[in-house]
Amino acid sequence: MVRVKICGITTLEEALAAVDCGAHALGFVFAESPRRVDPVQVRRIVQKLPPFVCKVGVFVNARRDDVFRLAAYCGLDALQFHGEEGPEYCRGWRWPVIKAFRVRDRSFIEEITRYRVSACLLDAFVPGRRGGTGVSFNWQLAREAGGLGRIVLAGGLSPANVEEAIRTVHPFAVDVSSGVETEGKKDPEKMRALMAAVRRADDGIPGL
Ligand SMILES: O=C(O)c1ccccc1N[C@@H]1O[C@H](COP(=O)(O)O)[C@@H](O)[C@H]1O
Repeated sequence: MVRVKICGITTLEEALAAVDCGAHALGFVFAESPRRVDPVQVRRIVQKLPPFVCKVGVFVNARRDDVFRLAAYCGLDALQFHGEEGPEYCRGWRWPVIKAFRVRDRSFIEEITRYRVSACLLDAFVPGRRGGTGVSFNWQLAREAGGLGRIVLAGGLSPANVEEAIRTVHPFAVDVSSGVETEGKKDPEKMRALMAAVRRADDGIPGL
């Protein structure tokens, strides 16, 4: 099954609702964002989660020692680097690393080959924004990255478009933030609809 990460979790209520909907991973943003969450809050949430849920920290150009300290303190399982972190920065971590690339054209494909990471996340390029934009990009470009390792598809995904996105790109995982929110908060109905759409795409069942 295509794995699903719900990103931008800020409360225990949102976290448990995402887990109840079947999300495989939860994302906590430690960078400039309306979804930025305090490390103490993340630690409290993580300590109350059931087993078998991957906790991902999202960072943008952070100091390595800060990332290490926060990941250990919060009890994270994986690191997502969503800035201009280079191949060297992404090496030598004790956690799996997801490196995000903001896709404008095919040049990201050569860039991906320079990294040795657990997965490459493909997000839309929006000038002046790092992520969480709710904007999608040309999934045909993402499809061309098939065979270059695990691809996490992100950027403007929602219950309405995720089936087509999965059938086009065949990603290892999808990562959704804006598309399952209502007025800036995670919406359980939208998360349930997203998971149902992902299952339909996985089962090859045409949109109902
Ligand atoms: O969610 C954020 O606010 C955010 C801020 C800074 C860097 C990354 C962020 N989230 C990541 O952005 C993408 C796509 O989000 P969306 O679904 O288009 O809203 C996703 O990978 C999030 O992990």
